Amino acid sequence: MTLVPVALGDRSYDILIEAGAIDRAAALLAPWQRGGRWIVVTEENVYRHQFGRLQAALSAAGVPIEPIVLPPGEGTKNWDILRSLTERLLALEVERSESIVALGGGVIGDLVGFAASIVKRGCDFVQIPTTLLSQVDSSVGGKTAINSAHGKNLVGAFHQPRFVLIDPTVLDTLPRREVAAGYAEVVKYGLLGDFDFYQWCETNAAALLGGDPDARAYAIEMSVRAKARIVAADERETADHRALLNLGHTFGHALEAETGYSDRLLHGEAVAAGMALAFRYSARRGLCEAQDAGRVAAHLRAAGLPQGLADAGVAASGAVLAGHMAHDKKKSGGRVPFILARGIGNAFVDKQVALADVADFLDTEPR
Ligand SMILES: NC(=O)c1ccc[n+]([C@@H]2O[C@H](COP(=O)([O-])OP(=O)(O)OC[C@H]3O[C@@H](n4cnc5c(N)ncnc54)[C@H](O)[C@@H]3O)[C@@H](O)[C@H]2O)c1
Ligand SMILES: O=C(O)C(=O)C[C@@H](O)[C@H](O)[C@H](O)COP(=O)(O)O
Ligand SMILES: [Zn+2]
Repeated sequence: MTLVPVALGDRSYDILIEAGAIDRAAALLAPWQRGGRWIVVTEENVYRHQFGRLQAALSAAGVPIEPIVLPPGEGTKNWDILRSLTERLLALEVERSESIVALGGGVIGDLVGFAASIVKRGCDFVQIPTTLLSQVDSSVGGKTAINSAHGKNLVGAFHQPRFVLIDPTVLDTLPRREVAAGYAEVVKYGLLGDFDFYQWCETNAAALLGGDPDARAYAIEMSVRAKARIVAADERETADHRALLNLGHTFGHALEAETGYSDRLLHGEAVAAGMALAFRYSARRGLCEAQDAGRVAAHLRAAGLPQGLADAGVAASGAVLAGHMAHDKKKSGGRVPFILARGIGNAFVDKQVALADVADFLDTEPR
């Protein structure tokens, strides 16, 4: 068992990583058991593949479960489902101290975390992430949100979970495409600040994508440790530090908007293309070597991930994509900061980027 602390004063919590942890959930979650029951929010695919394991573990301890099963997919992060979920939680007379369980990928974690942040002005919740992406990224750090007609994650709150239980064995039922999408956020940690880890990713990508337990456990632990460090240093993204976790996301969110938040392009896939674009744009600006940009693109392509607009299936013009970027929530003083790179493992926040220049650059990219 590995415990990674997220140091946030009175909002501190642990991330537990252990193969088979879900089967011991009754004991592991016991400190957060308050209401004499567990409200477990999940979605249909996770219900089919993994809910039974959690149910078996929790009911063996004699604590009843109140399941709430939502539709799967990015479209679930919307106002209508948020409203019905909050009404359902209120109908169940959820108490603030009664930790709601978010069992699922980033969609469930973001939605349930946001619902928990507003119901009764803030209820406790715990995360049991079931995708690689949610295990390495979204379950940690307390960013919660739904999407708006204006863009990705534009309505949300910072609301930290009380505990994160990561069981890598739940990934055994995850489709290969989803594993690759999660891998994009793993590579992100190397690209933004850890060249050695980036090299480890290049060497071990095939093993990790193939489900090798050792590679998987190492990637999860390294990712979670990196994220916990960054979040502890800059919880609310006010110090140009947490913003580094947005590497590839300003481009990526525009691609997601353009593809309608559909399974045409998964979040991790959009981030992969976005990171390759961020490196190519950095090279065009003379900030990093073109060779680095090429190396990143080749790595992502070999992992089965898109590395540009053509792979992402996006034909929109630079101006249209820049129009999406203008809604980025990091925008300040009319400028959208971009996470660019001086090299692999050396990302930084550039607040002087002109969107028109990004649009010009995107127009040079193959469609
Ligand atoms: N809050 C954050 O810090 C943060 C970080 C990264 C991403 N995100 C958000 O996370 C979301 C993407 O998360 P995701 O990639 O986990 O997507 P997801 O939650 O949609 O899950 C991906 C797919 O896998 C299925 N699934 C989940 N677990 C499974 C399992 N164990 N076995 C079989 N199928 C399973 C789901 O039904 C879905 O079809 C995006 O909305 C993104 O914006 C948030
Ligand atoms: O935790 C963070 O901070 C991140 O930026 C992680 C990202 O992978 C994630 O997609 C996040 O939701 C993007 O943040 P947003 O503030 O741009 O919505
Ligand atoms: Zn992301």
